[in-house]
Formats: sequence, C-alpha cells, structure tokens
Amino acid sequence: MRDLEKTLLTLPVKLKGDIMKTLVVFYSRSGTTKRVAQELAKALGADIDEVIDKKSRKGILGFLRAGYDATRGRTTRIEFTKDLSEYDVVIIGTPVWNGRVTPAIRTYLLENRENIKQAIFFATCAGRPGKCLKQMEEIYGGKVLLRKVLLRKELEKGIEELKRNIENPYLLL
Ligand SMILES: Cc1cc2nc3c(=O)[nH]c(=O)nc-3n(C[C@H](O)[C@H](O)[C@H](O)COP(=O)(O)O)c2cc1C
Repeated sequence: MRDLEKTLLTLPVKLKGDIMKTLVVFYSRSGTTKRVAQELAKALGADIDEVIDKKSRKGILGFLRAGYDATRGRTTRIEFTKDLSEYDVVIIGTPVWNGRVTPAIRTYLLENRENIKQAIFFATCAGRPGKCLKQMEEIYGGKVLLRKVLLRKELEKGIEELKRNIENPYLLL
C-alpha cells in the first residue's frame, strides 16, 4: 500500500519529456523571476510564456504604483501567448510586491484558472514573501502540487531545490 501511495503521489509530476506537457509562466519586472522560469523550463523541457503587464512599472513612479496596486489587490491589462488548456501542468512564477502577488499574475490567474489542470507556484523576493503564495492559491481556488519561495540572494540554491522538488515532490510530503 505504501509503495502504491508513493507511486500515485509521484506520478502526476513526472514532468520530463512526453509524460506531462508542461508550461512555465512568469511575470518579471527586473529579470529575477524570468531567470528562474528560463532555467526551470530548460531543465524540464517545458514551454515558457511571459506575462506582459501593459501598465508601465518602470522608474520610481512605476515602482510606487506597483507596490500600491499589489497592496490593493488590483488587476491590470496583460498580454500572453500560450493556451493553457493544452498543458497538463503549469508552473507560475511571480515576484513578491509588498508581500503580495503582482497584479499581472493575479490577472493571469483570474483569466486562466479554469484551464489549469495541475499547478505549481513560485515567488521570488528579497526576503519577505508575506502572503504572496497564499494569495495565488486563493485566487486559483484549486489544489496546488507545490509552492516555493526563492530568495534573490540565494537564487541558484532555490532553483536547484525547486527542480529537485518538481522532479520528486514526494520528498516534500
Ligand atoms: C514594488 C515592489 C515591492 C516589493 N516588495 C517586496 C516585499 O514585500 N518583500 C520582498 O521580499 N521583496 C519585495 N520586493 C523585491 C522583489 O520581490 C524581488 O526583487 C524579486 O525577486 C524581483 O523579481 P523580478 O526581478 O522578476 O521583478 C519588491 C519589489 C518591488 C518592485
């Protein structure tokens, strides 16, 4: 029974190759989350899609608005290209803004949650993740296979751990 349980728990996330069609989706303002997403996609042989926030987040004004919009739980206008319904698993990454999920990923989840079959969430931050991943889970409203915070200053370590966990989530349970 134990072995069967183990197999069943490990099965859904055998992401490599043709077993599970996987998409890595990310929003990134300054490149950190993008880097994680690219490394994950490469390691897992997954497709990748960038969510573009049509609202400018550049400069000091953009920074201030970013924090404010995230705190208020605002949505935004976004662009992305891939059709989520074609994928078995989606890995979604966001930076943490004021302890919250970014408006771009909030909007993405709201627009696409019905098409998510299996979800893995990650967030990058400077050290205070707050309720970012919890918010993502609440917005999605389904069961999440795995969630992880990656600290900017320990990014390599975080990427390696995340890769290991995705390949064998049983280690997490
Ligand atoms: C508006 C704004 C708010 C932020 N708030 C937090 C925060 O609450 N906690 C934290 O640890 N880092 C915070 N950060 C830092 C980012 O989460 C971190 O640098 C992240 O890795 C950036 O990802 P990116 O390069 O993909 O945009 C904030 C950054 C911005 C721009």
